[in-house]
Amino acid sequence: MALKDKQRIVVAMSGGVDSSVAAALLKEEGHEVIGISMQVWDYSKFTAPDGEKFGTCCSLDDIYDARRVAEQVGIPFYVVNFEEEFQRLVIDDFVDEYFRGRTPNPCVRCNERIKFALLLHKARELGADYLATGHYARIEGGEDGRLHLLRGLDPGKDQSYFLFTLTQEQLGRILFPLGGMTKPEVRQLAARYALRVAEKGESQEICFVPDNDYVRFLEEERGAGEMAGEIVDRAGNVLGRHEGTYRYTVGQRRGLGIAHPHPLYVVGVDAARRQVIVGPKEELLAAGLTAANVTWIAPPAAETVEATCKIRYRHHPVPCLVTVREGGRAEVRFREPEKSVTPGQAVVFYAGDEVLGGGWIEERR
Ligand SMILES: Nc1ncnc2c1ncn2[C@@H]1O[C@H](COP(=O)(O)OP(=O)(O)OP(=O)(O)O)[C@@H](O)[C@H]1O
Repeated sequence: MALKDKQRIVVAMSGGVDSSVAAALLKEEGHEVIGISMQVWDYSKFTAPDGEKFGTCCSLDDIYDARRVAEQVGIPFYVVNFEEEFQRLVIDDFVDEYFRGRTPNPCVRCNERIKFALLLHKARELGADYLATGHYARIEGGEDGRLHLLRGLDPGKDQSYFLFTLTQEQLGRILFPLGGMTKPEVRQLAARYALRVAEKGESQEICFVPDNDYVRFLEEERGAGEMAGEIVDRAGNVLGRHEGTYRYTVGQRRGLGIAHPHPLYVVGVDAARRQVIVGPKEELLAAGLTAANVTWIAPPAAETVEATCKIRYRHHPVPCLVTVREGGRAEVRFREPEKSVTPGQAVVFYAGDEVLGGGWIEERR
């Protein structure tokens, strides 16, 4: 990192290894570091399948860990309560999207609407020059005078996909101290600093669904039963019934409960008709997609540009042509047909290691 002078930096501390190491590194570099944890979700609302309350575990334990790490590192520590905002801006969107027949990405929403909006604002109120997080991504200044967002150096941990909504103004206020490191290096540093969280495991996929059972989460939020309906093929033949469209995601094979000579996959979800559409593997392939709410970190120089794109987080970027349309829309054409284009997921455009921009998948083409 190339910060010359001593800066005031707020570190977003989740209680995990990554943000703990980020805080320790910045402190060691001599900056004035302040730790903040966001309380975004109250697990005591959550009932486990056996009726047990999750109670004191998870989010409160994480905040406890963050506080103890802050003490260890020797920095002041605060907790901000964003529960109401997180419910409104992340969870309600997550639930709505599933009930619209789409598969949402709450981590992008949280970055866009909570971490790099409300928390960044809070950091500014505290007089901080920067907000640092433990994300694996890099920000670099270019010769064009703009800031560029690059993949994290560790290909297994790169989180740039979740950050495509960042603006120039936000990028100028953010630090990703771990962007140039690998996870094993970060773990070694945690051990060297003797951080109490050095051995802590990876965080779960969706922070507000502690047992990863998102179906049960949705049903607790909105109730079950209403979205039940038919399982059909593309020709409209009824092959079976399902208990709720939100239980299905494009590309899914399990849980269909249909006896059929060939494996069947979910190829579409029509929430208005309460139908889950299934077909053989070939029907998963799409030549392209349309995207809405597209934003650019590196604005394209022409109406159509070559890029690679990721259509979900765990996707290897594939070559494509992106055509910019009016109203923040874009059309994407893959060089080779691509499997499981899923409405509601983010499509993120890259040039090599650089994030050009991204948007939200509307439909396959
Ligand atoms: N509840 C929280 N309060 C403050 N900051 C948070 C919180 N949750 C996540 N962050 C910040 O966002 C970053 C990325 O979050 P993510 O949930 O992907 O965690 P992670 O990659 O497992 O990192 P960590 O090991 O720090 O938990 C974290 O490193 C941290 O800086």
